Amino acid sequence: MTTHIGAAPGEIAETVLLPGDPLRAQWAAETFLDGATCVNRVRGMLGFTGTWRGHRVTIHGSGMGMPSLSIYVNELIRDYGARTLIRVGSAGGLQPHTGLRDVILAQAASSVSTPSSALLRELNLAPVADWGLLSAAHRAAEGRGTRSHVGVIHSSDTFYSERDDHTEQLIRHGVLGIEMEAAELYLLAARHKVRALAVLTVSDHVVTHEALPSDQRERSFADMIEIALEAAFAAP
Ligand SMILES: O=P(O)(O)O[C@H]1O[C@H](CO)[C@@H](O)[C@H]1O
Ligand SMILES: O=c1cc[nH]c(=O)[nH]1
Repeated sequence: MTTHIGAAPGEIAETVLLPGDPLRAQWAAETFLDGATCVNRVRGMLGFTGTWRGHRVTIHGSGMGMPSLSIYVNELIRDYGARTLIRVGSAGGLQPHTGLRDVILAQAASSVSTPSSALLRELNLAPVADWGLLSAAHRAAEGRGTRSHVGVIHSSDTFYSERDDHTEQLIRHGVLGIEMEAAELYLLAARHKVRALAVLTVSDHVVTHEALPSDQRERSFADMIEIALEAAFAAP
């Protein structure tokens, strides 16, 4: 048991999928895992452990934003021994070709700052995905015929940004989408020498303002979950 996770020792798997939304964690566990049991309810941040094709998996909410994700990922790695962490989140599309429901495999994640910025100070480390997970996720997406894009995303501290100049530069530099957690996940994974990836589904488009409703963001991103599971257990 940690400050924010009520699971007993051994109740968290080495492979953890991390949706921001705890109710997406519940839906994904009930839909894709066999024998899923709830292992955390502290603060309503639900976590479930079960098996997928015989492999133990935990699906645990991370909350919204990098400070929240940082709490859960630190405890999952340091106290529960998580070794493969895959964010499964929604993202705003930025490019004309990143349409609603497309999957983005985040090769790297830019940011203005993350919780690690206080530690890194003037160092501007590039937060990058684990190559094995990224390439396996790409193969899985291709195999399923999912419209997917591999490239850079942006992890923001704000959902309601008023910095249109930032958005313009992100689009100009080919950034595929915007979300709020991956950059810190990648930095924590590098620091603790574990594997991380963010698999995202485009839930809205920053330029066209098309958007999926919240119930679909919670319960309908099946491709993203299955791509993450296939990548986690793909042969190296
Ligand atoms: O759908 P999730 O995984 O929560 O991800 C995105 O959605 C939230 C904002 O609505 C932020 O957490 C953002 O990163
Ligand atoms: O952070 C996010 C997530 C989804 N859509 C956005 O526009 N931003």
